[in-house]
Amino acid sequence: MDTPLIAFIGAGNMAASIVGGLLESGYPAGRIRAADPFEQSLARIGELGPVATGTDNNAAVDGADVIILAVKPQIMGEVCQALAPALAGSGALVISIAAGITIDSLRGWLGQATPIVRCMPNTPALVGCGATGLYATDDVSEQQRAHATQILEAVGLVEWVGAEIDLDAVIAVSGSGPAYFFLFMEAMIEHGERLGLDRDTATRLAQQTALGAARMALENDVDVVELRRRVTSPGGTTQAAIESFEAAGLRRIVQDAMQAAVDRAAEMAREMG
Ligand SMILES: NC(=O)C1=CN([C@@H]2O[C@H](COP(=O)(O)OP(=O)(O)OC[C@H]3O[C@@H](n4cnc5c(N)ncnc54)[C@H](O)[C@@H]3O)[C@@H](O)[C@H]2O)C=CC1
Ligand SMILES: O=C(O)[C@@H]1CCC=N1
Repeated sequence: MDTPLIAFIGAGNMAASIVGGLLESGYPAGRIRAADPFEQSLARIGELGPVATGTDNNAAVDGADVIILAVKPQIMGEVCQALAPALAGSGALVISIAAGITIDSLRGWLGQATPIVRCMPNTPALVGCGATGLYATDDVSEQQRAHATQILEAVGLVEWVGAEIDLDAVIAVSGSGPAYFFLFMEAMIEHGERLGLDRDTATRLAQQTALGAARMALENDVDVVELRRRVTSPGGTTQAAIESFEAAGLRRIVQDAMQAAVDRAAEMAREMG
């Protein structure tokens, strides 16, 4: 695999996790740059390895093969417009990780001829267990797609989607998904306490159970329906709990929550376009 020169614009949490993953996977620090107006963000990136850091976005993208836009959605327009002259005609790949910023908006700010990969990572990238959905415009070359895969794979699983709209589904499943599991764990821990466990014990049991269930789902070639069936002894405690969930409409609750995430993604695209 070749080593494109990568420039991160915005060096916050997501950028730091990707830089950390790249360095851990053996990517040369000399092929990575990061720009951010906040010295604190740059210092944290600097602690990960000898990456070139600075406060000048234009200097960071000069000669770069891949530019990763890792600023908050609200300032993306301003940041892109300021970068447009430096990127014009460069052919460099632009990867945006911002939620709710469409390719149309990015092209409006950067120029119609910009090859763009829009992606939706998630925060488990911070621990190398991310899940990222990616979509490429038609003018992104095979080599550039391979670069995007290589970069995001440094922090976890990568799944390409065939249409930009699919990224809204990715947001609903994996982008926002970690928070659903955290909420579920929060509820389990709270009630574990009410049932008489101390908070630390309830927390450790819930954490390990989430990890164990995720690993079984990943490592078994049987699907989650069958895995659930195997825990559920007929007439036993799990059956009682599952019937309670179903009677309370858990599937509808999940469906409504995911639809709310999709609706909000569409709304954000309108607000920030
Ligand atoms: N946190 C999450 O769960 C996920 C976040 N994202 C996206 O990742 C992007 C970054 O999010 P985080 O890393 O969580 O945010 P963050 O706030 O940690 O990082 C953003 C960085 O941008 C810097 N910045 C501000 N103005 C700048 C400018 N003019 N030029 C260059 N850098 C500038 C800030 O100093 C900060 O270090 C966002 O667009 C967000 O939508 C995507 C998927 C999941
Ligand atoms: O909540 C959000 O808007 C972002 C996108 C996915 C995760 N965090």
